[in-house]
Amino acid sequence: MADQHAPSPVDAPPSMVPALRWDEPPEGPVLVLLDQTRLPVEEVELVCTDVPALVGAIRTLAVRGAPLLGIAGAYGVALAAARGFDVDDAAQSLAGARPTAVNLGYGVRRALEAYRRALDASGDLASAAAGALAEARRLHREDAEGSAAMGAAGLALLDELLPGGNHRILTHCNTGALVSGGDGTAFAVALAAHRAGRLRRLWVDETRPLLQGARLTAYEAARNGMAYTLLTDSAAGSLFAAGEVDAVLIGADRIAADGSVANKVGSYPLAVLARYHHVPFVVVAPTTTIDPDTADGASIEVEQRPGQEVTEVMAPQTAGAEVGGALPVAPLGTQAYNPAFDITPPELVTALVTEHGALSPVTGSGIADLCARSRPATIG
Ligand SMILES: CSC[C@H]1O[C@H](OP(=O)(O)O)[C@H](O)[C@@H]1O
Repeated sequence: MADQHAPSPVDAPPSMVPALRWDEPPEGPVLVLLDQTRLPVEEVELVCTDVPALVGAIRTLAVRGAPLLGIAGAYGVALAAARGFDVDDAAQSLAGARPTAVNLGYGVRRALEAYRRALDASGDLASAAAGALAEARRLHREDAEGSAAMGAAGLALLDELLPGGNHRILTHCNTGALVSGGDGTAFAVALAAHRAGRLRRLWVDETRPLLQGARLTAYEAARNGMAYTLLTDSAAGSLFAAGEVDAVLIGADRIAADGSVANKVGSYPLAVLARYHHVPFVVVAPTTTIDPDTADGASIEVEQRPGQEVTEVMAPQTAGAEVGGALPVAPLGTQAYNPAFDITPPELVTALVTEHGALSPVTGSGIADLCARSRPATIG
């Protein structure tokens, strides 16, 4: 297939707006989020002054993506502590905001335990709040460092699996800086290939129904100057059949102890296509996404989202105009099946790239060792 890609006209420089940042204005500490529901049309920041606002942002995917959810959860505990809210209640509501991404509960637990340790040591609420904030910042930093390590390890794996070529990578959903303290997970590998001059094409699945690929991955690829082409999810099969895909790179929201991978819905069909067409299917995720307390894929709770996300499409929200409305694409009253994730069995995964390097196969002693390095996500 000839490359019909013409660089998409991008009139904006790489976004300078971070996905998430802590701020301490005179009126009190806040968590500032880049509202991902407004992208790519507008870069709008949401200022969260309390935990209900943050829980709402998590549920509407204004902030999203497993690693960033963990970071946001940790900062949410710090925000509750700094503003004198009930920290245990805050932790429970944050951890329950979305069920599948294990990182959310993990980040909340990290900050909550730091708060409790500091309170026990000092007996002082201000010191406890400072302890929670320090742990949130530590997790944020660790994720950024892990993202860089995954980018390098993932590129080395691609070079090993695909010797000599410029890589044509297909990716699904969004796994870049909008889900991470750094450049992301799977997207970080594609970005590393781009920076090394070895990314021939990034095929971007639009990722219905919320269009994380079209709205967010294309946004990130454009701002990084990458050669990318958007496609409908249903067009992926014909790309494989045409021999246009060298590897699939996806992220993860929860990896069970047997190596089963929960990721955005549409990932499992890509794994089957990749296996049929003998294309490497690579999962890129930090060990904070591995959950040793979940035995297998059948044990992972898959978030079921509102049917309206399938039966309606949010009209683009343009600056200054009325907030975009929902456009029905199905008859009123249509029932819709809308799982946010699906499960890929470990035998369909060529390799798992974490901050510790590439693991293949993703079963047996290898995943058990990674599980030993991971920590349970439940709140103690
Ligand atoms: C590597 S985390 C990104 C991960 O999260 C996405 O889900 P959502 O957009 O619903 O937060 C998707 O599963 C991505 O792979």
